[in-house]
This record gives sequence, C-alpha cells and structure tokens, in this order.
Amino acid sequence: MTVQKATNIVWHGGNVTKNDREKLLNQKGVVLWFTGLSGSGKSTVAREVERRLYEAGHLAYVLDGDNIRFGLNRNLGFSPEDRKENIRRIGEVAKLFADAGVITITAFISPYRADRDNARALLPKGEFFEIYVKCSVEECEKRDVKGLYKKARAGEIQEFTGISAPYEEPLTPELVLETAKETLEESTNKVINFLVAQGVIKQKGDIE
Ligand SMILES: Nc1ncnc2c1ncn2[C@@H]1O[C@H](COP(=O)(O)OS(=O)(=O)O)[C@@H](OP(=O)(O)O)[C@H]1O
Ligand SMILES: Nc1ncnc2c1ncn2[C@@H]1O[C@H](COP(=O)(O)OP(=O)(O)O)[C@@H](O)[C@H]1O
Repeated sequence: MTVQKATNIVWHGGNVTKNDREKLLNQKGVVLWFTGLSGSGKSTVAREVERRLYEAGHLAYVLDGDNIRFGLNRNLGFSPEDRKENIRRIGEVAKLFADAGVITITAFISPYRADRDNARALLPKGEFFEIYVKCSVEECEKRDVKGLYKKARAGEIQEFTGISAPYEEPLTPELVLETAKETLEESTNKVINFLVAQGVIKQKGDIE
C-alpha cells in the first residue's frame, strides 16, 4: 500500500472544545480498547457496557467488525500488514470519537502489541485504557461462536489468531476481564466501576 504524506494541510480546531462537549454530555471522552482472542467476549461485554451506560444517560459507542470491517476497512484481510492498517485506522477513528466526547469502545482482536501501543500514543495519558479480555484458546475454541476455530483447524481459514497466527498478550493493561471465570455481569461491573474510578463518569449509583 502506498502511503501519501499530508502536505500543506493545517489542523483546524473548532469553536467548541472537547471540554465543552464533555460538559454537555456529563462525561469524559475516552477510548476503551478491548483486546483478546476471537470468542473471548469482546463484543458481548462491549455491547453490555454500552447498554448500561446508555440506560444511565451516557453516550457510548462500540466500534467493531460490523461497522468497520464491512465499511471503512472492507479492503483489508488478516495478514500482519492488513491487521496493522486495520488497527491504525480504528485508532484514528476512536480518537475522533473520543474528541467528540463519546465513551468509545473498540472491540478488535488487535493481536500485535506494537499496533495497540500506536493506538494508545494517539491520545493523551488518561484517555486511552487497554482492557484485556482474557480467555484461553481452549475455552474460545470450545465456545466457537462462529464456527471459525473448526474451520481454522481444518485448514479452511489461514492465519487464524491463536491457531496459526500470533496473539501478543498485553503486558500492562489497565483492566483484565477473565470471561471464563466471571459472569457477563461481573465483567461489565468491572468496566463500569473502572470508569467511575477514573472519573470518566460520576456516580456509580446511576449505573445499576
Ligand atoms: N484469520 C482470522 N483471524 C482472526 N479472526 C478472523 C480471521 N478471519 C476472520 N476472522 C473474523 O474476523 C474477526 C477479527 O477481526 P478484527 O478486525 O478484530 O481482527 S484484527 O484486530 O485485525 O486482528 C473475528 O471476529 P471476533 O470473533 O469478533 O474477534 C473473526 O470472526
Ligand atoms: N463472562 C463472559 N463475558 C462475555 N462473554 C461470555 C462470558 N461468558 C461466556 N461468554 C460467551 O462467550 C462468547 C463471546 O463471543 P463474542 O462476544 O462474540 O467474542 P469476541 O467479540 O471476542 O469474538 C459469547 O457467546 C458469550 O455469550
């Protein structure tokens, strides 16, 4: 892929600041970067966190394969280069959503540490939180939500994460969800409590 550098382009800030939008929404615009194997529970927990926040009057939005790999990134596959570009674009989109004041939840395998670190580097400290959705390959394969592990074992899918492609575990994630040990409710509560502790949202009592 040829990468063209932007020249003679000037970044425009608006008249309304991120801080203004955050006041309007009564929350901080941040990125919750979920990472984990296929079937680990990224989408399930992300959707539940989004729902719980919505019920409490907060604006959250989940970025995942449904709205990214079918649209913006429809030209990308699963080679290391394509995954890198996938994550790079998602990092940039997430940054814009956070700037809009939204609690932005990304739910992608994002198997490479360097790619996740690059996404983190796009945001100021305290606005990007890596959440490791931890679940063994064995358990994910047992769940086999989409039947992809079976296909990967049969050699029908190449470069499948955890089977024939690497997954680099986060070294210092802000939060770890152990979805084989916790219920969905427990994992969701951990995220909500974390958001309160970080000052992203205010009262825990609002989020039951
Ligand atoms: N080769 C291979 N490896 C891993 N996953 C595969 C592959 N081919 C298709 N799929 C399906 O694509 C989903 C992963 O897409 P991501 O964009 O999250 O992947 S990545 O972050 O770029 O690695 C993943 O969805 P999730 O199960 O939601 O994680 C799979 O359903
Ligand atoms: N504690 C848990 N948290 C999230 N998902 C869980 C949990 N326990 C079991 N599951 C199940 O695991 C599967 C996870 O699938 P999914 O959310 O699509 O994973 P991913 O988005 O990481 O590919 C779902 O079928 C979900 O019901």
